[in-house]
Amino acid sequence: MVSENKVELNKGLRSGYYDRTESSLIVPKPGKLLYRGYNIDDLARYSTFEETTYLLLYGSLPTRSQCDELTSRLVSLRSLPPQVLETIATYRDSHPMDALRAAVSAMSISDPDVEDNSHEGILDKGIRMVAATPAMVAAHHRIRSGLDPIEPDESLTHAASFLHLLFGEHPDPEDAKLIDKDFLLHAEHGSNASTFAGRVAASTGADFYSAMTSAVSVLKGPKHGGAAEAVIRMAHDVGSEENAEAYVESVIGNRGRIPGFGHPVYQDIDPRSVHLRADAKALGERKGQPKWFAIIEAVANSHAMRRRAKLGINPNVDLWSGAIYSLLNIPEDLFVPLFAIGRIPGWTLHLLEQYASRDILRPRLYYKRQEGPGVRPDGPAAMTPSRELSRARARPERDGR
Ligand SMILES: CC(=O)SCCNC(=O)CCNC(=O)[C@H](O)C(C)(C)COP(=O)(O)OP(=O)(O)OC[C@H]1O[C@@H](n2cnc3c(N)ncnc32)[C@H](O)[C@@H]1OP(=O)(O)O
Ligand SMILES: O=C([O-])CC(=O)C(=O)O
Repeated sequence: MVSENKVELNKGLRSGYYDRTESSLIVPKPGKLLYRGYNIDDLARYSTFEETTYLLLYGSLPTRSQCDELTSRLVSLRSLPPQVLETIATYRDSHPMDALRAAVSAMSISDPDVEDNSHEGILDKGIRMVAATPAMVAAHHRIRSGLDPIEPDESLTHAASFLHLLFGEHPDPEDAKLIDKDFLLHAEHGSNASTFAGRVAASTGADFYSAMTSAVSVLKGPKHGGAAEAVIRMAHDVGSEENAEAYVESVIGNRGRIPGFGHPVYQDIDPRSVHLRADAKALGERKGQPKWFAIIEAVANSHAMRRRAKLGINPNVDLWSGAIYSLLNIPEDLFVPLFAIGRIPGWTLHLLEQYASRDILRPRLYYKRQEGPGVRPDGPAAMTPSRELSRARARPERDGR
């Protein structure tokens, strides 16, 4: 809490809890993450994206037949409705995240029950969205590259299908496994900025597509989902391990931020980054391209970042995912959309919780300006309310409640 004129400000809404959740537990230090009671380390090692989606949506890990059933539903919903494909084509020259935002919104056109915010209704819509987003991202990339979107192959897993839809070839199973784990590690993370945005929309009773579109929009920012893209751009700028120290010093000297470090909740290493670091290292070696790993590792080992690590500024989930995507030849501007594909189950779970709540999310802002003379009943005669109001209308609004 920050005190301003004796008013306690909860700056950035960072302290306290606004509700209860059964989604995930995030322990700031030592960094630990549980999805619905399951440690992310176990899920990363032994689970799959499909299984983890079931866990997030239904609250327990599935039996074999439950997982098969969800998987077949996801497979059957992979093809995009024509209106969504048309929307994507109109966004051909836009950032893939803009196209994804529009495509997510356009999914409402083919839903006869847009306003159905019941538990079952949101589950159905969420599953539909999980299934469709990889095809949206892949279709936009193919259209902007002058290629036709391709039909999904029903035999492939969610992650393998994404790579197939993107590149038009069946992926190396090892590559597909890495993307599967990457999606799983991005699937859920409490009330982060994009999830909160989705929850705010849901709290007003707006429909699922409006809430999902809000979440996707907010993920785009470089302080949130956009960091993986920024990391790889930084790696290009650094160029070689030897330059890392000077590069970090110059950014920090200008009070800049090194992307992929720091987190609104963790005061320790983000547990997801441990898995992604190991994957980025192994993948670089397997592909004969250890360069990205070496550069990013040199940034993390620079004096300035080691000093920050002592203050709780550590690698986050975005530090290594960009290196993995680059090594898999995924274009940089698809990094945030990949994060979004992974996060759909988590967003859906939070929307389920929010629609079940009666509370509208409506935090207040402290109004900083003094009361104007025109609105004081005892104000000078010259400052009648109507005069003051017409002056105020001529001024742009600055603060609000
Ligand atoms: C999936 C996700 O959304 S994870 C986050 C992804 N985002 C990034 O990786 C972008 C880079 N990181 C950041 O911008 C920030 O660390 C955030 C936004 C993630 C978290 O911010 P906060 O917890 O509010 O930290 P805050 O901004 O208060 O920083 C406190 C101090 O830590 C230091 N610091 C925090 N992050 C960094 C960083 N990435 N690089 C260098 N120094 C940093 C700064 O010295 C800062 O002090 P200053 O404001 O006087 O310069
Ligand atoms: O939790 C946050 O603030 C950021 C986020 O989405 C994540 O780390 O996955």
